[in-house]
Amino acid sequence: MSKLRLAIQKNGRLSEKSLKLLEECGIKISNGTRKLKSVSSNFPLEILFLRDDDIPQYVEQGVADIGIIGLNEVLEQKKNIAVVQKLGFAQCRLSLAIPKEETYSGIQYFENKKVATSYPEILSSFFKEKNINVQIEKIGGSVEIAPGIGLSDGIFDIISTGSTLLTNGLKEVETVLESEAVLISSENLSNENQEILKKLLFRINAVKEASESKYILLNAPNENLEKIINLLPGMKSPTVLPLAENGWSSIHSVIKEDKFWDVIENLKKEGAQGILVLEIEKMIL
Ligand SMILES: Nc1ncnc2c1ncn2[C@@H]1O[C@H](COP(=O)(O)OP(=O)(O)OP(=O)(O)O)[C@@H](O)[C@H]1O
Ligand SMILES: O=P(O)(O)OC[C@H]1O[C@H](OP(=O)(O)OP(=O)(O)O)[C@H](O)[C@@H]1O
Ligand SMILES: [Mg+2]
Repeated sequence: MSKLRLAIQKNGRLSEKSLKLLEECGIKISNGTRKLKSVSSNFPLEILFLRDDDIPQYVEQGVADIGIIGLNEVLEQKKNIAVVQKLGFAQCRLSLAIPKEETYSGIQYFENKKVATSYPEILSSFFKEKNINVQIEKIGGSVEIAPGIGLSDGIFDIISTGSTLLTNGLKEVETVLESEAVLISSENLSNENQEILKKLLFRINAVKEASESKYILLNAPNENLEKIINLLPGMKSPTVLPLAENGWSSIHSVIKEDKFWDVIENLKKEGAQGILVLEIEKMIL
C-alpha cells in the first residue's frame, strides 16, 4: 500500500507544533531522537525530518509529497508547489524596520537606502511594485544587528512579539506579509496519495476547527431565552434543556474563540449564570 511522505522541520520553531498536529490527528509516529525518517504505525504516512529551507525544493522534486513550512519560505522560494492548507501556528509577519530614532515619512524613506534581509525575493517584489529603488543586502540570520554595525539602513525580517526589534533599537514601519505554517503539496501526487492527503486534511480540519472553538454551557432565565439563543448560533442551533428550578433552562452551544469575550459579556447582560467554557478536542462540521 502507498504511503504519503510528509517533510517537517527537524529542529526549529515549526518542529514541535508539526509533531503535535500529527498527534492531535491521531497519527502515531515513533520519533527516535536522531532519526531522519519515521513511519506511522496507524496511518499511511512516512515522515522526513529536514531543514525547513530545503522542504519546498524536496516537495517540488517529489522526494517528499507534502510538507509543513512557513508561508514566508514558500513565497520566498517560488517553487512549483501548491499551498493546500493554513495550519494556524507559527504566526508572524515580515516587516520593514529602521533605527528607532529615525523619522519615518512613508515608504519613500527607503529610496536609495540599503536594507538587510534573509528574504530578498519577497522584498524586491514589494519595492518593485512600489517603484522604489532599494539596495538589498542578503544575509542568513541575525538580521536585526545589521543597522547597528553599519551594514544597512534598515532591515526586513520576521517579527512576532517585537522584542528582538526592541532590544536592537529598531522600530517596525511597514508590514509586508502575514505568515503562518502551511501544508504544501507536490503538484504531481498519485491518485492513491491524493486520497491519503484528503484523509489527512479531513483530520487537520477537525483539529483546527476544534482549536478555534469552545463548548459553552450556561443557565438562562426563560424570559430571556430567545435573546440568549440569538447570541449563540452554535453549529446548528443551541441545545436547550429545562433545569430542575422553575423558570430556568440550561443552554449548550459552540462559539468561536475570537468572539468569545464579546459573547460572554452580552450573555451576562441578558442574565445568564453559571457559564462554563470547555475545550473541544475534535470538531466535524
Ligand atoms: N519569532 C517567530 N514567531 C513565530 N513564527 C516564527 C518566528 N520566527 C520564525 N517563525 C516561523 O517559523 C519558521 C521557521 O523558523 P526557524 O527559526 O525555526 O528557522 P529559520 O529562522 O528559517 O532558520 P534558522 O533557524 O536556520 O536560522 C519561519 O520560516 C517562520 O515561518
Ligand atoms: O518579534 P520576536 O518575537 O522577537 O521574534 C522575531 C525573531 O524571531 C526569529 O528569530 P529566531 O528566534 O527564530 O532566531 P534565528 O535567527 O535563529 O532564526 C526572527 O528571525 C526574529 O529575529
Ligand atoms: Mg528563526
